[in-house]
Amino acid sequence: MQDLHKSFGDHPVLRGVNLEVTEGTTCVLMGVSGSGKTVLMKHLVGLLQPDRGSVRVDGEDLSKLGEAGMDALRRKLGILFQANALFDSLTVYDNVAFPLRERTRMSEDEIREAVNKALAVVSLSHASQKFPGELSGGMQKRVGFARAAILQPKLLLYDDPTAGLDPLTTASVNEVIFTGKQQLGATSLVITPDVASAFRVGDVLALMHEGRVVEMGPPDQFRRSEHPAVKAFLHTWLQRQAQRAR
Ligand SMILES: Nc1ncnc2c1ncn2[C@@H]1O[C@H](COP(=O)(O)OP(=O)(O)OP(=O)(O)O)[C@@H](O)[C@H]1O
Repeated sequence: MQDLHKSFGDHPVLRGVNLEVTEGTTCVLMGVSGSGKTVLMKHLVGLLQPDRGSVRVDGEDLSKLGEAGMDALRRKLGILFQANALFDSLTVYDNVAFPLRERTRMSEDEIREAVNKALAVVSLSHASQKFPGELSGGMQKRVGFARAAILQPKLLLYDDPTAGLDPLTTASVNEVIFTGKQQLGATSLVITPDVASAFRVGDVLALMHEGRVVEMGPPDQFRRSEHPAVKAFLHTWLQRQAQRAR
């Protein structure tokens, strides 16, 4: 995205965001609560239109796509929002099969093979006949991932995937993001306030501050950043960690 601007009323949220995610890499976008991370994500899926600037996904300028083009583009995206949005009345198997039944003409045999493979990737083969309500939060996230990844998207988007999860479950979600990259070769954009997760999964880390991406680079470069906002963000996080450890 280039020079992206978005205001709500007289409240500017995005004030010239430049962000590029290289194919096959995982970019983690951090920022304090309210810094506009979700607003940015919504531009990528066409839920919001920019006041100024452009958004390109897989080489296509979103503002030039009509409804049909946008629909085709959404098929290239795998999206995991904060809430898993699983269908409670469907089994794990049927949840993961859903996009294949809706969007492809695959036979049930082909679907079975694909779903079983996806569930194996997230170590949930044993839970295929369970309902979401019977699963832990981390397992639900993994089902959400399997469903988002089943159409082999070009770009996987994660909005705060570890929000509200305990450390163990967070670790398992991080593993899933890792798996997504390694097994699918997918390009991923992860939005999170969680610095530990960012360093675990990110090839490139970026920070949103006052409506712009103020730093962007590999983890080592990011850690050594001299930008005051990055220093403050990392410092606050370290302090919180120290308080928790006490
Ligand atoms: N549809 C909307 N109308 C008006 N204001 C909005 C709208 N959507 C978001 N905002 C405002 O934009 C700002 C950024 O919100 P956003 O949800 O992107 O933050 P965030 O960085 O994702 O925060 P968090 O980490 O808490 O999810 C907030 O001040 C929010 O109130």
